[in-house]
Amino acid sequence: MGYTVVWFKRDLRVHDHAPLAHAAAHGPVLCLYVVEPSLWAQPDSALQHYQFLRESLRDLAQQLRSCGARLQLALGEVPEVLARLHALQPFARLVSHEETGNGATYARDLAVARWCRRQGVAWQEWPQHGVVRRLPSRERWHGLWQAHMQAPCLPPPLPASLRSISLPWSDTWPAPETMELADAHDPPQRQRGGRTPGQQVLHDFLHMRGAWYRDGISSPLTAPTACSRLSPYLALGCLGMREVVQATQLRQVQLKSADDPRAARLRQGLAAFMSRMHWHCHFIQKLESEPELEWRNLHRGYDGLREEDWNPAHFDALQAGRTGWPMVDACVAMLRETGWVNFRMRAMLVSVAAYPLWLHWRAVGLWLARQFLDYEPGIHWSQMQMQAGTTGINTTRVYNPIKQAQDHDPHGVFVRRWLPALRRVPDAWLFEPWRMPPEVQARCGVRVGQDIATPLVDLASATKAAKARLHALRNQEPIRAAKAAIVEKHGSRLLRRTAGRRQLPFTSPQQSLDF
Ligand SMILES: Cc1cc2nc3c(=O)[nH]c(=O)nc-3n(C[C@H](O)[C@H](O)[C@H](O)COP(=O)(O)OP(=O)(O)OC[C@H]3O[C@@H](n4cnc5c(N)ncnc54)[C@H](O)[C@@H]3O)c2cc1C
Repeated sequence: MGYTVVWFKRDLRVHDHAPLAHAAAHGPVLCLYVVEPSLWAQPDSALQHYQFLRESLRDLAQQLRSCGARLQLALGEVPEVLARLHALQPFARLVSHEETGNGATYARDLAVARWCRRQGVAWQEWPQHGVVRRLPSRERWHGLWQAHMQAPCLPPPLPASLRSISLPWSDTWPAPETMELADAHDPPQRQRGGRTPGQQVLHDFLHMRGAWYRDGISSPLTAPTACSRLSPYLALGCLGMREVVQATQLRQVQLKSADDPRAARLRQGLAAFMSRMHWHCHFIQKLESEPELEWRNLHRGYDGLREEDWNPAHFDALQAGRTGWPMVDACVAMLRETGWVNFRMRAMLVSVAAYPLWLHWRAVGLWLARQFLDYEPGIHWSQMQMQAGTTGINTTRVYNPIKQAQDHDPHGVFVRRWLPALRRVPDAWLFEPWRMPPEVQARCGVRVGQDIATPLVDLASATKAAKARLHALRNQEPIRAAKAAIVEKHGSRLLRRTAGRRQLPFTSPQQSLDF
């Protein structure tokens, strides 16, 4: 019997799902998700991703059931699963979304393509969001993004409309212990997976929380509610990018007619949020166009800058949340508990790692990938390199953790929430508690070096030395000359065209960002 295999990857929904819609229009479908042991053994995988996936698959199974299909789960490497299925129950068509993932998913997709060619199976892929495969030039990128986002969303299949085929064998969900996960910790307060919670998060952001977005996204105190919190749902495709963009635009239109101050604030918040929708795809496009940026410097002139100086004690202290800088250690504690921190704090963590602690971005990035529930390789690795100063095209951004605490947590509410020892430290010593004289330590019952860590380096001098090393390279003529090609390949034309105007269209006044 002719049927199509719909391969679900990071697109766990039936709404605006082009491969599913296409397959359904051509006859029976086998809706397949493959749990791939080799991917879960990668150093960027963590238990929280595995559990979030499981929750999202349960939700997807429910959505498919209402359309008349059953989600089929297989365990194994995809080419082998497809070969086994094809041998037992031949099929001629495989459909899926394009995936811009890590090196392992890229290699797997190449293997699947080879297998399909050998077997005469037609594999058709659709773009998942505004990322363009085989993009010839960045010049046309923005127009293509707009065209994708403005095209109508595809409706889900009608109830009971799918003619569903089953796998000729049955696999059960493998226990996480069998998956060789690099991080076996599941943050107790992380977001739960699935389209249903994702829709709830979107709804209350568009109707209420978006009003706090512009003022609330930088401080780790306000960000958990002011930010949209859509990232894990976008990363796993529980919500489609296009549907989020269009729902936001619809809400912006509705708010235009309301003239109370809250509606105005919400409108401003949603405008700033829309800029992030562009950033999402803009950053993933970089990895799509240059997969090597996952593991090597975007600007090769920075090769060798930090590689030889790896300091395990610095890395251990960072991972353990024992750098001594309260804002940094509190963020690490929050990540362990929730799987999320806001953009500003992520940038600060990488800046501290890359400058005063002088750690190479790759190992730090793998650790953070496991800490972030929303790990999205394209955004993650582009941001890691940008914050570490190895893209060659971005301004050096160095976040001072003491200043970040003074600006965004002046009363120590955040650091005291996540670092209980600081609750006993007097306000006067909150930003630099390691400087407490012995008699103050004795009075408040907090021992520096034991209850709280002593910084591993002097922040000011270590940062100054790090910047000097980076800038010494940056100022060399061959390194300056090589920038042009990187800008040509990865830079945003939109910003280049608008440079010089007072307000750039896709940056919020609060948090402008180098592209
Ligand atoms: C070092 C570093 C690593 C990061 N790694 C990831 C990652 O693995 N996955 C991830 O989704 N985001 C990552 N970000 C970007 C950003 O911090 C998160 O998208 C954001 O904090 C997620 O929360 P939110 O959905 O509430 O964000 P919101 O501010 O509400 O933004 C909405 C969406 O826009 C996109 N977005 C927001 N900010 C950015 C940005 N700066 N660059 C690109 N896209 C953006 C995301 O898809 C996000 O979900 C990283 C940032 C840094 C500095």
